[in-house]
Amino acid sequence: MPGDFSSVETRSKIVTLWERGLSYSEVAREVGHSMEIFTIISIFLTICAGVITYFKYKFKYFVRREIPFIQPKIPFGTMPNPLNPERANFEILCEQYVAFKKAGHKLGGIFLGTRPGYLLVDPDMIRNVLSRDFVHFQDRGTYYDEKHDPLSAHLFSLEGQKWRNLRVKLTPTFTSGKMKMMFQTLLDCGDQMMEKIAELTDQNEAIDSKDILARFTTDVIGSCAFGLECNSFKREDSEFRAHGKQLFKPNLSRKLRILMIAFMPGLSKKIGVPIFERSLTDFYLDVVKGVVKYREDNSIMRNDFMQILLELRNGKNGDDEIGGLTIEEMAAQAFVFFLAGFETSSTLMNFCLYELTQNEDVQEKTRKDILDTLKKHGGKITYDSVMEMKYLGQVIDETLRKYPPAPTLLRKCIKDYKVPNSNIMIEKGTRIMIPVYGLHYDSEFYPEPNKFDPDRFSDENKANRHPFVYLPFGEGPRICIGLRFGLMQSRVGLALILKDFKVKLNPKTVLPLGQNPSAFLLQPKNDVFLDMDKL
Ligand code: HEM
Repeated sequence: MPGDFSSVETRSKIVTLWERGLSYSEVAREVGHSMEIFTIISIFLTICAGVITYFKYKFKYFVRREIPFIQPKIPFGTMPNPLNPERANFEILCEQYVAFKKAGHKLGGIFLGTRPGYLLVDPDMIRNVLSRDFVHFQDRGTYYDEKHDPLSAHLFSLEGQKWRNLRVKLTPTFTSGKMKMMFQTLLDCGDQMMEKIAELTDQNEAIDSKDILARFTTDVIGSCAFGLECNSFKREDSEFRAHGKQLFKPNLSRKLRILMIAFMPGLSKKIGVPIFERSLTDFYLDVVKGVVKYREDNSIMRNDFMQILLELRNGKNGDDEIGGLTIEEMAAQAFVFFLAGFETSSTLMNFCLYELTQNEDVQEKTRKDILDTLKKHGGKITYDSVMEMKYLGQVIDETLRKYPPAPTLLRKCIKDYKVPNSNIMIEKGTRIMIPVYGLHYDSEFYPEPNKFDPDRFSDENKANRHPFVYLPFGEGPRICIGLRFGLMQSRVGLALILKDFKVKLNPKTVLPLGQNPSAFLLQPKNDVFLDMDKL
């Protein structure tokens, strides 16, 4: 304690100070000061010891249950440092998948910070979690906060009955009939992309592949989900493109918020920590409010997602356990369609074009498939013609194998679950991770996994593989709701480019492409630049 004169050290220090001629108050201040520092250091060391003991206790979770696990480290467990990751999380999970598999385990323990989780290895076990025993694993466990951050309460994050009700209501949005209705919008956006490509090739400029493709998907989803013409090609400073880019470029403050959410989800919800910056969410909320008002005031109907959301808002679609959607709930769904829809599909097309530059024979075969199919349809790109392009479909499937935009699937156990044929009990609240990337690169299922080989997806080869070792869209009742739409827009984008242009890699591209370790989705570290030669 400051001012405690009973210890020998303090008394001898006082004597020394006196001898140096310091006054009473100066001596007292000196002694008090050093004691304060001592006290602070003691408290600090006690807290550190407490924290270390807490981590050590938590990290014994799997030891207590005699379940194999990856050795965790303080403070992030078996995950990389989210503020400055050297490697992407999915790459680490892939290594852990290999390690568990080699040791003959069907699943193994990992730690998300101090929280224990299971990494699934066995495809049958994956099928159980995603599909057969789904009632135990219905939620993803991703953070959302309806009260303070209404846009976070979307289909991807919602849980329990709320998710079920909304999923049932939104499913009819993505039928092939609805896709066909939106097809013309897609073609219009495609025409603008082709005009831009023609302009750049006329000027002999290298094409920033991801940028062009992301403008195309921004226009498509912006138009279908928000009912707006985003004009990403005509206006370099398109607000939709700029905000879309920002969504996928986390700054330090977002990373810190995500860290806080990961470690203290309860407190974060209580004090209202948002994932995305308020300015970003306000932008999308305002857009939806504006569009709804405009359509209602002018009695406008369009063939798009927004129209379906409007019908849900007015309670037209159903028996209504959740009632009609509020404007915030509508905005959250439009937002997630945009968030989940534009980056995934443009990333897929970007990787696909890159692979086609590296495999010219595959590029030629894909073009032949496109041109032959178009010939049968009077040269027209229609819903039916693009869906008929079989080899193009295989090329897309193989791209999604090598580069699954969402390389890890997440589930949360919501009801204690006994793993069949074992004495492992997965407790309610435990997180489950499915290493999609690890499965897609497992040579047992995909020999020579680094080779780009669309023949892996011939009908025969597909039928001979376990259905749960290919999961680019997830599986089970929580499978990607936009699967058809994502595939449709990717087929259109690729068919438009490949029917008219031969694509080659521009030397500006830095190889190997690498992986961006801090990206939310699987993304290359380096940009892909293309030369396109008119055919
Ligand atoms: C190539 C394109 C796409 C890929 C690779 C992709 C991938 C995925 C994956 C892996 C999931 C998680 C599935 C699971 O946990 O089992 C998912 C969920 C979801 N996706 Fe997609 N997606 C794509 C396009 C789209 C599009 C275009 C939309 C909307 C227009 C969309 C909307 C959603 C939504 C709302 C969910 C959450 C579904 C739920 O929890 O009920 N996705 N997507």
